[in-house]
Amino acid sequence: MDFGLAERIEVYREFVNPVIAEIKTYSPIHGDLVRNRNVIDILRAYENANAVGISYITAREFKGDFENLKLICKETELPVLRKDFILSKEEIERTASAEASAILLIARLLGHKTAEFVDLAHESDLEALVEVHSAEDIQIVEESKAEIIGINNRDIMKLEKDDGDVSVTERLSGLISVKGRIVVSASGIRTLEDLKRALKCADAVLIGTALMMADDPESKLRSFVEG
Ligand SMILES: O=P(O)(O)OC[C@@H](O)[C@@H](O)c1c[nH]c2ccccc12
Repeated sequence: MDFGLAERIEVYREFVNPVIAEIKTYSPIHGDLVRNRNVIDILRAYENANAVGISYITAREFKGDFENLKLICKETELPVLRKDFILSKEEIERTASAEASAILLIARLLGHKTAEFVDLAHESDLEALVEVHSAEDIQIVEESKAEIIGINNRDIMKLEKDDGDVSVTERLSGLISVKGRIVVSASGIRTLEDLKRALKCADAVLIGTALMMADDPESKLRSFVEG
C-alpha cells in the first residue's frame, strides 16, 4: 500500500529529515529554474536522495504545466502534491484525475470556504495541505479537517516579492491548538541551519528554489535529508 504524504512524513521523521522536494519551473525572483533540464531527471534526483514527497507547481504565475503534473504522477511512486491557486471544485477533480495524492489549498485565498474545499478534496481521495501565513489563517485551517498544515514563510499573495524566513514558522506553529496534524514549513529554506530551525517546530519542510538552483539537486537534497 502506498502511504499518503502525512503518513510518510510520520514514518520518515524517525530516521531522516522529511523534505518535500519541489519541482519549480520558475521563480518570480530568480527567473527560469528548470534551465533546459528534463523534469523527469529532476524527479529521479529527488527520488534518489530520499525525498518524502514531491511538490509540483502548475500555477501559470510560476510557468507550471498541467501535462507535467500528469507525467510526474505517472513516473513516481512518491506522493505528489499539486500546488496552484485552487478556487473551484473542478480543479480539485482535475488534480485527482492527474493521480496526484495531495492538493494545496490556500487559506488566504479560500477564506471560510477552506473547510468545504478540504472536504471536497477528501471526497476525491486527495490529502489536503492547507497553507497558512497568519493567525487568522490558522483559525481557518483549524475549522477544517485538513490533515496537513503548511506554514508558508512568505505571503504567497505577494508572489515571492516579500522576504520570509523560518521565524514565521516559529511564530505561527505555536498558535496551532488542534493536535495531530502534520505541520510543514515552506519557503525560504536555503540552508541546513534553516531546516534544523524549522524542524524544531514542524514535522517536515518543503524546499523548491534551493534545490532547483543547485548544480547537483540530488546531492543538495541528500545534504538536507541526511544532515
Ligand atoms: O522556493 P522556496 O523558497 O523553497 O519555496 C517553495 C514553496 O514554498 C513555494 O514555491 C510556494 C509555497 N506556496 C506556493 C503556492 C503557489 C506557488 C508556489 C508556492
